[in-house]
Amino acid sequence: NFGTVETIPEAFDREYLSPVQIGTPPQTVNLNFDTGSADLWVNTNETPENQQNGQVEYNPTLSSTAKKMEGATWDITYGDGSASSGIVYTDVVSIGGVTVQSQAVESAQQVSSSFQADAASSGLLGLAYGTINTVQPVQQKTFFENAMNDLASPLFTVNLMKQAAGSYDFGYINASEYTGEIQYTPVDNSRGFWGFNPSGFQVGNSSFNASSWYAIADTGTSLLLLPSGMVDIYWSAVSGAKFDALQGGYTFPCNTTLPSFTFGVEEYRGVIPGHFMNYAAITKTTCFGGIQSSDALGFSIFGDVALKAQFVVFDGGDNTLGWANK
Ligand SMILES: N[C@H]1[C@H](O)[C@@H](Sc2ccccc2)[C@@H]2OC[C@H]1O2
Repeated sequence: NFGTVETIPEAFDREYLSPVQIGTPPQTVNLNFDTGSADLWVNTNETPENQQNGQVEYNPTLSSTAKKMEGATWDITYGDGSASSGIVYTDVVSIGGVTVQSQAVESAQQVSSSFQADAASSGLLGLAYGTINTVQPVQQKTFFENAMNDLASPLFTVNLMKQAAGSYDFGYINASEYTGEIQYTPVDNSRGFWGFNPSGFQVGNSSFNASSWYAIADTGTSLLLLPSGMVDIYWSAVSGAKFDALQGGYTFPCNTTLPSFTFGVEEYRGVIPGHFMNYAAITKTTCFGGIQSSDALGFSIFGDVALKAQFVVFDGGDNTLGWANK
């Protein structure tokens, strides 16, 4: 069993949305696949109207296979401070032809302002480890964990693109989606994330700085968040770049040519083209950088700025991450 689903970037590649079928007959909602969390939650008929902005809803009362999980609740707060909570159903969930007969589908009875404003997204589909799922009293598994044993291979792959359609593939590796060899490295899942140890970094064509630290691969984070020492070195190579406390990070003159950023995974070198580090224009002339400090978080995050330059294998069989250029 295997399948593939498209994933479409929103403005600035700030998030990527993929169609998911829930219930019988199937109701399609576009969800933000998030390797940094483990709850599948969705706007429903139970989400207050004043907390919505036209989002497509899943309505369990219209699904013959929906079952309320009596007494179950969920409540999640994300790294950026956004939050949501509610009650839980089980229903049939299909992604790209891969079907889980009884998946915990968390109905949002409360969503915070950034979710309320995000009209295109009906919720999140967690792809981190179920050890950080927030359902109580009985913690629930993710779609991938429920599907894994029936997949041809116990893995999914992520192929995000800059301002173009990419894909999530479940159960197989599509050799046409990457170049060269895939470099596998062990995952540290002790915090429920797809954690790994990059081996260093390089700015443009300068020398490689060997260094080992902890980072997570998080499709739900827009930027590449790294220790400030590395971030300072990158932006010191960009004329006119400065840390702007008001904007909350490094900005630079939009007409500046940006150097590439290369990260190491063991001997592998992942290359992020310079223009990927231009996240968004703040004014006509000032742009906001795609590489910013992770110091306030306490750990590094390889978010979409990095992931959209790579083909990444999330292997739940041997708990490894595979990296390749494309
Ligand atoms: N794993 C990430 C998660 O997907 C988002 S939740 C989110 C909030 C608003 C809009 C879209 C998504 C949040 O930022 C980083 C971390 O927490």
